[in-house]
Amino acid sequence: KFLTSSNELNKQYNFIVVGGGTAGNVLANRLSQDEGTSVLLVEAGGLNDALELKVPYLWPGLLGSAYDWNSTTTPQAALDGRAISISRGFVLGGTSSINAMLYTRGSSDNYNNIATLVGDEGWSWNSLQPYIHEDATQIDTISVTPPRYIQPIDDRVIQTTAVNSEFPFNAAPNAGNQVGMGWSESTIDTNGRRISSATAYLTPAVVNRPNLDILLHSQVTRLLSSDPTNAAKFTAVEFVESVNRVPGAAKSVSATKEIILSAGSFGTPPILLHSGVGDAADLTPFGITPVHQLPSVGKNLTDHLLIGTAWFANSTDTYETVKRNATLQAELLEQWQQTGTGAYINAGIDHVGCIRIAPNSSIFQTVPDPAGPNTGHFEFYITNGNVFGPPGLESDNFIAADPAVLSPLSRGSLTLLSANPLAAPSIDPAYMTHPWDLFVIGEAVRSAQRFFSSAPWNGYVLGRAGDFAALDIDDDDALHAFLRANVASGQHPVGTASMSPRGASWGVVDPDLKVKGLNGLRIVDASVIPLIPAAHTQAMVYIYAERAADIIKAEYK
Ligand SMILES: Cc1cc2nc3c(=O)[nH]c(=O)nc-3n(C[C@H](O)[C@H](O)[C@H](O)COP(=O)(O)OP(=O)(O)OC[C@H]3O[C@@H](n4cnc5c(N)ncnc54)[C@H](O)[C@@H]3O)c2cc1C
Repeated sequence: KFLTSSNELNKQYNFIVVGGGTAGNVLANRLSQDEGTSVLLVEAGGLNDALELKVPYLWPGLLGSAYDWNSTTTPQAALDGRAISISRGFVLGGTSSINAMLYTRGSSDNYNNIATLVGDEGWSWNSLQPYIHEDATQIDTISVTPPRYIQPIDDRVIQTTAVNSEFPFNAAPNAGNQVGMGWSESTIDTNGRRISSATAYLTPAVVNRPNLDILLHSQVTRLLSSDPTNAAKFTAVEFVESVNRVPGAAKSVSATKEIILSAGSFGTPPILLHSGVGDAADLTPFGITPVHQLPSVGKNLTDHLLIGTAWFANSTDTYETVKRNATLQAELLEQWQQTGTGAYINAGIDHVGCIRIAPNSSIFQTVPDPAGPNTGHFEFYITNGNVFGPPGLESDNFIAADPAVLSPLSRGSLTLLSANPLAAPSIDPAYMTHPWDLFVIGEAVRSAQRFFSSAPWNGYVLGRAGDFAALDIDDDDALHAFLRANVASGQHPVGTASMSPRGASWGVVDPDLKVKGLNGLRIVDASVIPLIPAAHTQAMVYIYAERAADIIKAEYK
């Protein structure tokens, strides 16, 4: 049940899951399937019941809203000193409640490389197949559908795959080999509603389980030990409950079996650091007593890089026309509500291309290929309008591609800025500090231009828009300067509590996702992913969380 306040908490639970996000809700569901197991789910944000969290088309408006933690990076040296905004969900369902809903699993290489790296075959592509739960007819799984509102540009995209061999059609990009251009799949159900981990895994029947309590508006601040001889034997979580957004006094609640951190790549490391788990040198400046030396906490932060690029379109049937017309918006919303059809069932991205740079590219003289053969080096997806691209392009109609680096090599870190656990951490993704990333995103922009220069776009694509129009994209220096001035976050941070082999001197969790050297504390969220997949990250998070639930259940059988 949903608790109306922390006063209704039991004194203790078998499991406490911290963070009701993408991974956390999977665990809350799976662990409470056993009636004899009590589970508490603690989420900092509130309920996911607002209309804009349900209508796929409205998702861009969620960025920067009250459902977003609204994080910002440190000034990025390789991006002309710009600080970059990064969103993450501050609401039940976490980032799965505000994301773009694309469901891209990544390549088999991605999973197999991680399994090899951490020395556990259980994380390989083949072993994980039973954990891909995405069937609209089953209860407690995510619905994944292909585009069901076909956009006017879709035909031309498919025609391009037929005439330009750089973009071969891939009929099944989620089946292990992602290279090529294919139809996207999204976490949208057959009624045109967003599917999040909250809608899929916290159905009314699950919420009504007597052994599951859900506490909202409560931010976990640190982990507590009840053992006077061992400060790192964590048995309780401290949290601050907010009423009308005003934080109250710190309270605590105990776990008899495990605490599971699922607060996300930017939420999990701060809880560890404020609890004294991390590099002692990072903690003592803030007066935090180190209790468990684990230098990798917050390190290895990896994110995709993305650049919004737009072209003028010879059409009035684009996103801009809807954006400018309140009457049309009201009609589309009405249609969505009454019939579950129309433009509002679409999140905007019907095609994703995962492309490899040319095998004879100069970068390979100095950088070995970081991706396996089934894996794209870069991606671009096509949008019927300038949805995420350059600002200030309101009065015309556009088509856009958002080139992104899929296999980045830059690594950053997350550190504390304050002894106050409610304060935001310092986030430094170190974007484009590795030369590979700059090279690849440059090639991605050129590739997108070649895509729209293909015959099917004759007469439709009228030329590049905004600052992009004047750019000589064949001039490396000019292109790279444009990229430094304009790239943004791909919104896929991973790796800040990385999984590593048992006994390794680096990493934060073992392959069973237990925090190294500790009992009773596990991490299950995007932070444990040690190598970023060449994909939008929610699918991997769901798959990892399903296997994690089985690992935990097996241990307590
Ligand atoms: C704008 C945007 C668009 C995206 N689009 C896509 C897409 O189209 N497809 C895709 O696959 N991926 C997409 N992603 C990425 C994907 O959604 C995330 O990688 C994934 O959802 C992360 O899951 P998680 O469980 O690690 O974290 P989250 O889902 O973020 O869950 C963490 C939860 O913990 C809560 N929390 C944090 N700190 C605390 C605390 N101290 N106490 C209590 N609760 C806490 C948060 O409020 C949140 O609910 C997108 C991301 C963004 C930001």
